[in-house]
Formats: sequence, structure tokens, C-alpha cells
Amino acid sequence: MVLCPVIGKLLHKRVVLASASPRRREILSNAGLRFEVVPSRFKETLDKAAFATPYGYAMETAKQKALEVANRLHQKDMRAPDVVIGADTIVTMGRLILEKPVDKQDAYRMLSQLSGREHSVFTGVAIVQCYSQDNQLDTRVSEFYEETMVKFSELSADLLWEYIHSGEPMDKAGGYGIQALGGMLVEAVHGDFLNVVGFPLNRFCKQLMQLYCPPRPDDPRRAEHDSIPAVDTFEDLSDVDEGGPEPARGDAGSRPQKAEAGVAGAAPAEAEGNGTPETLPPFPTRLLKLINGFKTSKALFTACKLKVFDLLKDGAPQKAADIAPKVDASVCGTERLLDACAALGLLEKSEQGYSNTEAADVYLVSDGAYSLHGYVAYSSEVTWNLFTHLEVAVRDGTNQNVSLLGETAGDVFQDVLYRSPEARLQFMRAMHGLTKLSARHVPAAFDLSGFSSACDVGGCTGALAQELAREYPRLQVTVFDLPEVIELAAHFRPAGPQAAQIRFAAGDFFRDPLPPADLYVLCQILHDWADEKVHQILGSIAQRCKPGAGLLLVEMLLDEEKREARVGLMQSLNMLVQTGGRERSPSEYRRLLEPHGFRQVQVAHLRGILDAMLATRVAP
Ligand SMILES: O=c1[nH]cc([C@@H]2O[C@H](COP(=O)(O)OP(=O)(O)OP(=O)(O)O)[C@@H](O)[C@H]2O)c(=O)[nH]1
Repeated sequence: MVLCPVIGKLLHKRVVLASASPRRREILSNAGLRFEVVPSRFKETLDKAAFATPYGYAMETAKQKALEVANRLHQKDMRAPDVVIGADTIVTMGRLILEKPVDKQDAYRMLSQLSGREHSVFTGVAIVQCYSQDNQLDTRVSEFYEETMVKFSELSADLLWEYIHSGEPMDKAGGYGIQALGGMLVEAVHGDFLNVVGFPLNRFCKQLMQLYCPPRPDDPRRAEHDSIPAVDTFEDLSDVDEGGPEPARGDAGSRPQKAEAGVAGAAPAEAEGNGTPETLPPFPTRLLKLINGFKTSKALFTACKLKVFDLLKDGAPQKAADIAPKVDASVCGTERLLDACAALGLLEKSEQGYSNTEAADVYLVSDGAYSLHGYVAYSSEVTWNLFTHLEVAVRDGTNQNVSLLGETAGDVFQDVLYRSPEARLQFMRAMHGLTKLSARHVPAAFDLSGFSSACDVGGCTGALAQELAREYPRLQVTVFDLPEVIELAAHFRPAGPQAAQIRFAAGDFFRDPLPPADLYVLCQILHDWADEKVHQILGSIAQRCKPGAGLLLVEMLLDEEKREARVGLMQSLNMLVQTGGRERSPSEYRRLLEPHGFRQVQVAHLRGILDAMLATRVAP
């Protein structure tokens, strides 16, 4: 018998626990789950410093553990299991992350740091749903983490050594097992006990419910979801960032609930007046948010254009009357804009005035390391304009650059986006900010350590090259792009240790031979073009590739049915108005890759907005 109905739903699926932990095995089998155990061979060596939060690190490790097993089993018998579960438990105190001790001395060091103090235990969990099509593996990853606070008593050195000599600490995060002798060290626990032991069962069941039993549209429990913004608000964007809640991208990262036909599922209401119960349609909260979404975007664009966030960066709160003259605007208009920004979570409003939220300080100021200011400016000045012609684009199936130029563009890049040094720089700033932010998970999506040279074709400012170089210190990366782009790329060049690994080469990937490399990278290039041009690009890469060479595609991947990937589907409309290109699903990319000898395609759905595919060039 199983208590949790969703566990029953998994009884007919092939479930694999990608963990060697006997505790995880016990917790899950006690819950009635039927599964095989295939310990992961993924080495827990991700760079902790690359993660903004410790739980981001734990979730990523859990995901990599599960993906390694999914890929291995798929390669072994060309049939992946239905579900692979990975987990990773860490102990944190301040900025310190503790995993399993390497030896007794290490265990003593850990336990004495924990003595008399409170620490957090995070378990990151990844549920990987596997789909095999045409012998290719496609995966959807749903991740979450749970935090439990644990307080240790003051512990003497003698007691710690006695505990260490028991042997218990060695295979346990933080060097203790709360479920056994280590329980004696613990004064208080706040949160899920099983999370400390290695697996947050309660949260896991909730996550399975979301994946396998989403509430029906008429389910009153659904009402609570009405508060989730339907439009891609700023909060959505920052949630996609390191370690936040599940990405709100409504895409393959987690199978979202079925679309609500635009209406919120509030319980039927009774009409007032004659006392006769009459069923009213539910209040269309989501629909109204969609209708009004453009106002939200424009409020954000305007605040950025007026440099409100630059003005408030790191400073004391300011009143609307102080801000207005500094941004050259009316007090009444400024006050309304600031209030709107506060309601959108971009500003804090207090008695003292307005100040930046943490997210505004990071993303909306014009000069931050992770600034999206350039992307906002491009969205406001170029994309906004093009979207006002969406209707024509949809009717004609063509890009709308004629509205910017007054004439049809022959080559969108040369004639529109790069039509002047200013326009080129604006586009490059937009791409740099967005790629820097969203490509950070790409290098670790696959093991690329076997490649020694990479060529980022159309690599623009080198933002992805920087991430690749950081992850693979032996990799030499060539950024290949048009001469006029390379000329401006100097504005963005890295100063750090990666600089020596990156070189820039000028050329046109439609005309010129590509620099030699054993890994070619195409980051948001193929989506710019219709299939014919894509074949031209892939053909010239294939010509340069020896068997065994790799091709890394970084794009927003649509789900195969084109029903769920909300951000990707919007982006596909964007490609229509801007370039005439499109976003595609993994099997659409596979069909484009195969004629050029790129096979063994692996797919990774990543946190953030970009996904990745790795293909290998086989002998013709
Ligand atoms: O109180 C307890 N705290 C932690 C544990 C056990 O510690 C390990 C954590 O290590 P990790 O998440 O890396 O998992 P592994 O054991 O290496 O197995 P994988 O194959 O999944 O990597 C985990 O076993 C916890 O159960 C404990 O027992 N008590």
C-alpha cells in the first residue's frame, strides 16, 4: 500500500535512483516507491564559487548525477528509464560548504566548526524524465531543494574524536549522521528531518504531484496559483537565476500545469441580488495580466532609459521630488513610474523614499557585471517597435525590418542590426548581457574536457567563450565573427585569467573558411535563420570537422508538441519579426544535423532560458 497517490502512479514506470546512499534507498522504499539503484559516476567536482547560492550547487550536482545515469543507461541498451532521481546533500555555515569528510582529521575539522552553532543542511534533488525517440535521449529536468536548520550542542574534542572513531561520519555530509549516533550531537532541528538524512521525502512527493497529477482546471486548490504572474515579469527573470524557485519559464525545465485557457480557476461565484445561485465565469486574472503585460514592460524600459536604477544604486532612499529633476522628468510622472516599479518589485518604497531592490542593483544598473541594461534598451528601442508590426509578420510570414528601415532588408545583420556602429554596439550590448547571464550553465551541461580547441561561430563579444574558458582551463577558444563585430568586441574582452585562452578571428561564416577546431559552438545562431541557411552553416562546419569533432548548439529548445515552452514560443515569434528565423525542438534540430553527419545528439535542458545540445561528427 502507498500513502502518497503519486507514488502509485510511478509503479508502472521504470524508476532509477542514481545514488549509492543507503539512506536514500531506505527512505524511498519505505515510501512504497519501486525503483532500481544505479549509483552515479558523476564526480562531485563542480566549482562551488561559480554558484551564487549553496543550494544552486546542490541542485546542479543532483542534476548531473541523474543525467550521467540517464545517459549511461540509454547508451547501454538504447532505452532510458522513465525517471531518474538524483540527490546531493551539503551542510553550510555562512559561506562554508561541507560535504563528506575525506579523512578523520577532516571530519574533526568539520565537526568542531559545527560545535555549539546552527547550520543549514540543503538537499538538492533532480527528477529527470527521460524520453527516447529515434534512439535519441531527450530529458526534462525538474529540480528543487529543501533546507533544514540544525543546531549542535557544544562538543568537547574528546567526544568528537570518540564519535569519529566510531566510523560513522565518513560517508556523511558535514561528517555526522543525524539518524544514528550523530543524533546525540544535535540540540535542535528546524524543518524536514529526512532532508538532513539525505532525502526530502515530503517535498519530493509534492514535486511528483505537480509533475504527474497537476490539479484540474476546476480544482479549487488551483486558485492559489492565480497569484503567480502569467506574464514574464521581472520576478520571473530573477527566479530563473541561480538557485531560485523553479524557473517560471513554463518550459521543458519542469512540466508546467496545463494552460488555463487564459482564465483563472477560481471557484464559481454566486450572483448578487435575487438570491438565486447563478454560476459566473471565473475572474480572468491571467487573461487580464496578459492583456496588460505590455504596460509592465514599458514601465521597466522607461525607468531604465531614465537611469532611475543608476541614480539609486547603493545610495540612500530618495523621494520622487528629488529624483524627478535628476532624471529630467515631471514630479507627477516620476512618482507614478516609481510607484509602478515598486509594485513590480523593481524598487523598494519606504517612508524615506525609493531605493533599488537587490535585483535592480544587479541587473538594471547600466554598468554592473551582470547588467541587462543593454538588453532592456534593445528591447525597448528595436524589439518593441518590431512587435507593433506582429500582425503583418504573422499574415505575411516575414520579418518586419522594413518598419525600421523604410525598405526591405537584404541581409538582416548587415542592413539592420549592424547598419551603423551605434546600432551594432547596441545589439552587441544586448547579446552580451543576456548571454553572460544565461550561458553560465552551458559549459557544465556536457563533459567537454576531451576537446582542446573550440570555435564559437558567430561568437559576438565572446561571452560564451569566457564561460567555456573558465570551465575548461586547457581549452583554446576562437571567437569567429564579422570584422565589424570583432572590431567592437574589444569593449567586452575579459581581463581575467581566461583572456589568454580566447582569441578573436574575423570572417563571415557564410563565405569564409572557419578556423580549425575540434569543437564548434553555435550559440543562438541557427535560430536566426530559416532551414536553408541553417544547412549552409552546418555544411561549412561539417566540412571543417574530422570524425569525433563536436558541435555544441545553444538555443532555447521548444517542447516537441510546441505547447509548453512559453518563453521559447514567444521567442519564436520574436525571431519571426526580427530575422525571419525560428526556435526549434530537439528533433527539429536533429533533422537538420543528421544530413551533415552530426549524430549521437545529447540534449540538456538547463536552468535559465537557454538549453544545449551536443552532437558528434561521425565518419561519412
Ligand atoms: O545526517 C546525515 N547527513 C547526511 C547523511 C548522508 O550523507 C550523504 C551525503 O552525500 P551525497 O549527497 O554526496 O551522497 P552520497 O552518499 O555520496 O551518494 P550519491 O551516490 O547520491 O552521490 C548521503 O548519503 C546522506 O544520506 C546521513 O546519512 N545523515
